[in-house]
Amino acid sequence: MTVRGLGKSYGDVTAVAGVDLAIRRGEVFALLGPNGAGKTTTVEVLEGHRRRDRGEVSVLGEDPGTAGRAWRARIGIVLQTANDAAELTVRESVRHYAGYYAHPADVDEVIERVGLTEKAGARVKSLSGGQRRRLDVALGIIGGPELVFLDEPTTGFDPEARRQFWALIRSLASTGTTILLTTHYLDEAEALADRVAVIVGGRVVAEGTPATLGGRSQAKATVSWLAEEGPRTMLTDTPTALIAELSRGRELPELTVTRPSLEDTYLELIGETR
Ligand SMILES: Nc1ncnc2c1ncn2[C@@H]1O[C@H](COP(=O)(O)OP(=O)(O)OP(=O)(O)O)[C@@H](O)[C@H]1O
Repeated sequence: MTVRGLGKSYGDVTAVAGVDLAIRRGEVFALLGPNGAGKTTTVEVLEGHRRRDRGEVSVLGEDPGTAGRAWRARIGIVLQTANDAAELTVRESVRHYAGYYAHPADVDEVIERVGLTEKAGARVKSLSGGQRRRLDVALGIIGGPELVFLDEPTTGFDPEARRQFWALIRSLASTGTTILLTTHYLDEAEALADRVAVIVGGRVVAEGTPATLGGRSQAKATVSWLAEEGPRTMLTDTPTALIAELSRGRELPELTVTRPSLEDTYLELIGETR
């Protein structure tokens, strides 16, 4: 998937102001950015749901603005479940969506894959929030897509449900499905994404692996410990040498060595560019 110089305005509001992206097949790619940064608009253009004003876009080899049904069947969009399906059971709901595709995956296999086998006969309205999002994924992948779009997939999840959902996304990725994810959770991007891009004010301000984004892997380490005179903190490029020198074989009480978290790096990036 390649995006070059993508631009989109709504009246006077410039939502996307020249976005470039290159996402490889089989990659899990996360779009990060503050509210109103232009993530949803970008994703909607890639999904073929919104017209762009300018730029070149190629998704699975086609322009989403003009691609037809065959192309649409190759992508999966995980939407929030529509409420009107609440009376259907999980299986009925997945079967209904399968009917939209010429070559859908097996309904029960997909239900198994998202971990809802025990709930297959339950009505959609009886599912918990986390289970509903699993159903949303089932509906998004029933067509056997090569590329899946996930918009803020774990908002409102409890920590355990998030971990379980991450495992589901990883298993999807392990089958070679390309995944484009938007999220506000930096730990989610770190856990799932091969690469991330940070969008601020409609532009990509940084791109890279979660480990190296914004020079993170080269950032100085913070060494903290409790000295006799009180808590001490030092920034250093060589924490091992510093600790060896400080401790001289003694224990340093409350010693910690930290590097900027992805969240620290992200907050710095969006702060700088505003
Ligand atoms: N349909 C629309 N009509 C008018 N303005 C819009 C429309 N959709 C988005 N915008 C504006 O475009 C800008 C980018 O919005 P967008 O939804 O793409 O951002 P986002 O990064 O997805 O934000 P969030 O994290 O809050 O979902 C915002 O200023 C928003 O108010």
